Amino acid sequence: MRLSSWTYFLRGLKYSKYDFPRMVSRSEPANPPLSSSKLFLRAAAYRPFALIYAFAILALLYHHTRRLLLSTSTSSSFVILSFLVADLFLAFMWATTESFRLFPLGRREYPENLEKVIRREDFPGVDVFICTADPYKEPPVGVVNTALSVMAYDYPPEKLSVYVSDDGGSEITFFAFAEAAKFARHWLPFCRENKIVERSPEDYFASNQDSGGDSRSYQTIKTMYESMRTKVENSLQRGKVPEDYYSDNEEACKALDQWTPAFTRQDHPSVIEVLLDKDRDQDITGFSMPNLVYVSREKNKSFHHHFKAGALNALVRVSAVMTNAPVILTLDCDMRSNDPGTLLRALCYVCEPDPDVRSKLGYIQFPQRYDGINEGDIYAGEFRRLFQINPMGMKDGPSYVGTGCFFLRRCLFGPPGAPVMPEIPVVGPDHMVVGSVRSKEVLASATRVSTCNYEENTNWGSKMGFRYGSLVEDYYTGYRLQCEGWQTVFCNPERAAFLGGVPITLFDVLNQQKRWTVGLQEVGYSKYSPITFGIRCMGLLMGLSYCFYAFWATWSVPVTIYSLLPQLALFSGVSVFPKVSEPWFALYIFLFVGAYLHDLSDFILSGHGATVRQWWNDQRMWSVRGLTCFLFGMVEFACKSLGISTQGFNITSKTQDEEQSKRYDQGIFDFGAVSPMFVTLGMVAVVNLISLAQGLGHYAAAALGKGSSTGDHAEAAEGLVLQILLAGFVVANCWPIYDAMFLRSDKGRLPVKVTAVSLVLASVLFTACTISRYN
Ligand SMILES: O=c1ccn([C@@H]2O[C@H](COP(=O)(O)OP(=O)(O)O[C@H]3O[C@H](CO)[C@@H](O)[C@H](O)[C@H]3O)[C@@H](O)[C@H]2O)c(=O)[nH]1
Ligand SMILES: [Mn+2]
Repeated sequence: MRLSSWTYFLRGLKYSKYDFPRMVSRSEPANPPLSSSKLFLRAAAYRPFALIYAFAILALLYHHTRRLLLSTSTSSSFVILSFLVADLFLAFMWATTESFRLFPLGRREYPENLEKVIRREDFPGVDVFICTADPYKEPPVGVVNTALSVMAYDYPPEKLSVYVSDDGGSEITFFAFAEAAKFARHWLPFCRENKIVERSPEDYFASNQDSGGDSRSYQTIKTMYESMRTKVENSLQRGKVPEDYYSDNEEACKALDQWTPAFTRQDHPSVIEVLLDKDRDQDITGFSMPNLVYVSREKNKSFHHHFKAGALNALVRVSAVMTNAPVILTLDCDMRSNDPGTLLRALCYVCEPDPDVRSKLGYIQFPQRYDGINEGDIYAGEFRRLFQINPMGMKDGPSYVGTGCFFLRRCLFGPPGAPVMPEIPVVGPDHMVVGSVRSKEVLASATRVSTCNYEENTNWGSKMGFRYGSLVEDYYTGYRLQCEGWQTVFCNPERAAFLGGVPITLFDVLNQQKRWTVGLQEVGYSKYSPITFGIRCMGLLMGLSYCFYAFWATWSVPVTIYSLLPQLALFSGVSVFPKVSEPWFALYIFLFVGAYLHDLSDFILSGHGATVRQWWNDQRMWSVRGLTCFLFGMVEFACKSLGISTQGFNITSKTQDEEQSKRYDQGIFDFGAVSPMFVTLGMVAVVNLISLAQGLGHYAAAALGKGSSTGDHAEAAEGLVLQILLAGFVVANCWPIYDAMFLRSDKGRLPVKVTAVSLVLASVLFTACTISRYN
């Protein structure tokens, strides 16, 4: 089948239902299934529990309101009102979380049936986009590994094209790819012949110290890889590619001439270089190879480049001009393939036999999964709720998470029934590519569509392509596509399809998530907010699912209130929660334990080796985020909205400092740098510890009948139990923080400056409490 007929086929526009069997050609009595899905059994338990829990929340809100109306003093009104506010936020977040729990869907694919339904030669073309933006934070060798791992997919190579977007405009990244193109000629046949599963060389050599079979070819290829890596790393160290490294490669020589002295990262013309051409290049065994294209879009300081979304849109256009495959895979530079069969798995959905379903399919999202995570996953880097638990619960399919996602190109051009035509037809999904990727006209056209003023007065970023306006372009794009009516699929095979790396210091972790919260709020408080526009377009459940993320940062409001207010009251011996003998006490216990056990069950049921210890660390990180990146993310968003600051896309570092790696592997918290975010964290830790000690003192005194002026001592003690439990829970969670503040002396400890400021702030709070008590 020709490429153009594929676009029609996938769009389901020109072909009617009856054309499909003709196209699938093999006339078996009934086509075997390509995929199946079923509702998880857990829904049967989750739904009634949701109902009960909803009533419990209403009861609590009633309790607060009644107390507020009966309250006689300003201070008690203030306390009750704070709890009411906190619990309203929690209730809202609970409702959004429930939207993921009512329809949890499990899916299976049958790639083994694929060739019974569609001939291999009829497989669609696939364009892979890999983004990188900074050779020092994202080492080019890592990017090359990602590219090689997908070039070696089990897929007809002539149908595969890999495009690398280099927003760093780095000659070293370019050089790394020029070298990778040479290495690929050996690597691809090596993988094929030895049926290798880890097709990123770095992963392969790390896990296979010796090959099972032909060890001579193993040694040769390893030496070859290492020589490439050394060259690239040396270049990085020198900040330039030494001439003798490429003097024997005429093409690379010519291409590198484009990096003139005037060429800077923020200011340079487009560079588009075809490093492998499927029509021309063959591997050492004479097999054809996928296309490999290096793209660094034009940059100019007077234009906004829209970060990754801008880079992806440039690739959408460049690839349209060069190959225009109907399927696009987007990958971050560190997300390499971990399973050569992934593309076939995705095809099980792309080739869905039902044309009605097929014509609405927007993308197939694989979860972000990681390797190199330490045993207990101390920073909750796996993000199970975000990447594994929630996506399978979204009724119309998962949101887009930026990487590991197969798009149907058509979905980037307007709603299913109403395509939006691009300003020039050659960048549209229907364009028929004629000529080779290296032809002069094609290259000229590709250069033109990657200039920085190209998008002026067009629909790119608003109605077409990846959407602009949020630092989390992935969330926002998926959201807008689903609002347009595109359905999506979550594909979560047992063996991870892709593996990435996680940040290994708390500073990096929190900064990354602060960027996310700023980006999410940009959507949450825009005219496309999920709470209004989203619910209108997608219905209540899907709208709430998107609200969960958009208002993620507001979690910091209840967390801050509950980690300070009851504790400060406890310090002064004032009871703010119900006594043990009151029925409301049981309600509090039910709400708390119910929420945490439900979270635990979600976590463990998400499989892939989830442990209770990981869950414990995960729930700790939720509180940590509430007090740090969510809180500061809200402030930063407010500043950004008021025009006080401009927060950009701060790229997460993918390099590893040896000492930090060691600490991470040992599971020791590494704060990594001085940051105001750690001050709130340190302060809360100290306040809880001292309040707990003081509170236990009050409790003992009241229980023993000393020091209480109320007559009924036992009752006074009872009134403090919930506060003591809460402070105890926070203290248990803060253990690594005390360790980092007071006991450790290594470089990863909490900086002394931060500890000092936290202590000062905590004592200010305690002093204020004491003064207000004696007034
Ligand atoms: O101007 C830019 C900035 C970033 N990137 C690329 O975007 C990707 C993601 O950047 P990273 O620093 O790794 O951000 P993370 O927070 O780790 O990424 C998550 O969050 C991003 C949105 O904030 C999504 O784009 C990602 O897919 C998602 O994994 C990387 O490949 C970068 O090279 C660009 O191409 N151009
Ligand atoms: Mn990343």
